[in-house]
Amino acid sequence: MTVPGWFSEAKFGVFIHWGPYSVPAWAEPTGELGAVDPEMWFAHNPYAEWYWNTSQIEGSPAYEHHRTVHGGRPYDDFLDAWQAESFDPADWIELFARAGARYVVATTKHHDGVALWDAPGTGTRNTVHRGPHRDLIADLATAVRARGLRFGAYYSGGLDWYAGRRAVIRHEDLIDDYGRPHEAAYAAYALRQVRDLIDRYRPDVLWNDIGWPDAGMADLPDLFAHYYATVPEGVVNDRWDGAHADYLTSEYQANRQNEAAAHWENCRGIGLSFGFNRNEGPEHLLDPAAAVRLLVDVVSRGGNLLLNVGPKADGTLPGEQRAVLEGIASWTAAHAGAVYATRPLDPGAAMSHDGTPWIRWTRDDDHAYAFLADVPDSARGQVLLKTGPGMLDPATAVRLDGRPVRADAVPDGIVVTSAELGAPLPTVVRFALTTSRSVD
Ligand SMILES: C[C@@H]1N[C@H](CN)[C@@H](O)[C@H](O)[C@@H]1O
Repeated sequence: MTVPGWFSEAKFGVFIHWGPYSVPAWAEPTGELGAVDPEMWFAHNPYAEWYWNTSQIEGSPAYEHHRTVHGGRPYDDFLDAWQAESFDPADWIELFARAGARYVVATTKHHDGVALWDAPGTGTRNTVHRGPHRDLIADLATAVRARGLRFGAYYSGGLDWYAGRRAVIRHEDLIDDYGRPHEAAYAAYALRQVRDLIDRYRPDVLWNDIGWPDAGMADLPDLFAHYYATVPEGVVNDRWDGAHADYLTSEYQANRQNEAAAHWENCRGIGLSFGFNRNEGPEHLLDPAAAVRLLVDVVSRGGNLLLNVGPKADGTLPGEQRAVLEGIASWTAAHAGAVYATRPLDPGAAMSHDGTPWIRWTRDDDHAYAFLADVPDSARGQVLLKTGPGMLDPATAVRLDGRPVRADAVPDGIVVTSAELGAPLPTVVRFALTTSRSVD
């Protein structure tokens, strides 16, 4: 597995899930994927973008909600109800860039089969001819690239409840392979759409989801060859049923084993859903400190974080999600150098720590960066950093936020002394890597 330098140095991307499901914007905030009982998952799905499926499971709260609030109307109605009247892509991308995102991945077609561009085979069932009446992918790709970021395309190859099978997925009668369409006609349909995405938008990331139809697996080598010929610095994720992967992905708590790979990316929502869920409150969302610490933890282990925003149907970003990105932006302004174009510090050079204090490390060619948070009051502003002998030079300690810091060598490491180390947002102390020992 290899990736272009831009991807491994990017560290942070923003995911966008936006579709007709953003109109009802309704799910139960059950919990994180990988931490919810699978028997509960489908009938109480926290993913609001699964509304079509969840709202058809009789007896589920979503089924009752759809019946009582939306009169059981056809899901297709939500495409026309989706107006995106306040959509300002430049505003979104400016916020993402300030938060430090280096790439943006947008849903081009999610499981409901609705295309956010004039996709071949969809007739008028796309956002160009109905609902927003806009090529939302072109709008987003243009705004992303105008701001100097990379643009990626999410495509649901494995599930399509419009062009593929419309089987409602319930846990108790989990039909073969989650009702995924595998027939040749759907494989040709999906192939044509992904090739169209490549040719029209040249996505820097090809982010497929839920695998690829069996009848289309033989098409993939040529598809990837075409992709790399069209986008030489393009990167392909790992959700193609094993056909190919430039990097591996995990999602919330699921597939965390993939985070041992040379190149990997963890994706999750700011809350428990990818699509906007009106039922999520502050208790369901990451706060800025938790989001920053998630980013730092992922980067310290050599991964990228793809953090999702779920826009409202009108095209505005939910205020509480904006606030999290603003919080990340204000921290990143002083600490970007410790995150981007860094790599994990050899565990032998310094130890991370969970709990109080919370400690993580990154490094670049010349420096090591210690991220400190949740230093208890009892520590009186002192933290012991367990480091290998002679690897970091305490005399070179600098706090990236400019506040004073003192560092002293002790037998099993370095003691850092500084005021206000206990913030939930990490404090970063930079040390010069001594040349006495290689730490790689
Ligand atoms: C990024 C997420 N991937 C899952 C499949 N694991 C989707 O089911 C979900 O709706 C979202 O797109």
